[in-house]
Amino acid sequence: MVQMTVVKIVYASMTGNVEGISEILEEKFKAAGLEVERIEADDAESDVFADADLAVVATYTYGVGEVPDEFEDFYNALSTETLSGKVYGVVGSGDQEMHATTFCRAADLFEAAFEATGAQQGSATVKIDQDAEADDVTRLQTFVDELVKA
Ligand SMILES: Cc1cc2nc3c(=O)[nH]c(=O)nc-3n(C[C@H](O)[C@H](O)[C@H](O)COP(=O)(O)O)c2cc1C
Repeated sequence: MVQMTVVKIVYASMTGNVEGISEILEEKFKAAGLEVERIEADDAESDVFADADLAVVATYTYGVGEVPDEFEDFYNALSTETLSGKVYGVVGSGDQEMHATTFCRAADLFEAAFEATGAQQGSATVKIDQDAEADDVTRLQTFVDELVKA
């Protein structure tokens, strides 16, 4: 049997925007022929990406440019994991108008944590204002295509 590429998407969503984004990602990865597992931050062990080929985090930003509470333990542990040989990508949702100076900062923090793991960035971090609109869906498609090719 041919081994399928496995992507794991770990996400946190308080009001549904990131949940919707994570569903779009799942659909697009499946359409590309990958096996997809979507896991809420609360349920994700720190070594969740150990048996994945592609590691994706989707997060909103809380407080003043902070990682959501439910992602805090996972975020703190992530940079101590060894993920060399794997490909990662990050998608953030934030509020560009209300939080211009800290827009999607949690996504930047996750990108830095992934860099510390030795994983390779497969596509630039995608930052979305609130929920995904048509142009964002196009950007998410590019994100998925690049990760799959990386
Ligand atoms: C208390 C609070 C603080 C926030 N702080 C930020 C922030 O610093 N930067 C940002 O880009 N968005 C910030 N946001 C906006 C959320 O990240 C944004 O609405 C996001 O789309 C929520 O995603 P969700 O619907 O998946 O929970 C904040 C929202 C709340 C309620």
